[in-house]
Amino acid sequence: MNKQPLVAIIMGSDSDWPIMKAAAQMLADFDIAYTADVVSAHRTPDLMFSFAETAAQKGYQVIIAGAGGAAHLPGMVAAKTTLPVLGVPVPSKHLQGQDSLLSIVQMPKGIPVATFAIGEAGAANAGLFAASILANHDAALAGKLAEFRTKQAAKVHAMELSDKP
Ligand SMILES: Nc1c(C(=O)O)ncn1[C@@H]1O[C@H](COP(=O)(O)O)[C@@H](O)[C@H]1O
Repeated sequence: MNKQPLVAIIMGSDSDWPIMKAAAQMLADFDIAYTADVVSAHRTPDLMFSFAETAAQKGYQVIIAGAGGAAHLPGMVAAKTTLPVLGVPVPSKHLQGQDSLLSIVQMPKGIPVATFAIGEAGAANAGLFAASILANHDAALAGKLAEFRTKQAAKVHAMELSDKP
């Protein structure tokens, strides 16, 4: 049986997918069902509105929205839903994602978007953060997150620096 997707990943263009895939990978690693689609506030405003308006009734609990440049998508989606929106600034061609970051992070008081780091690490962390939100009501998932941290720490403990002068 297909599981109810709890996380919706959306992005402004298919050109964002190589970055946003890191969020999808993280969710897949934690066995969290998700959807991933292209939705643009600028290019498909009606689709963006209907997506945001129906997201809660479709059973999503978290929305991860990635966009580059004038990255209005996360903020506009947040304006139409009270679900938590995690914004991922996608690196842009001319300004390397500084524009995306500032567009996403500088929301006016009253409509929050949780903003992550520019690029793949930010997308991966958005996936992890979505897992943390869901883990509040899912003990098994909370256990998996704890295990992830333990394994990560073990990798750092095992790091050895070669060629020390
Ligand atoms: N920032 C937005 C929005 C939006 O915010 O609605 N829609 C598309 N885009 C961004 O435009 C960039 C270039 O898109 P193309 O590669 O399709 O030209 C992408 O990073 C996308 O997220």
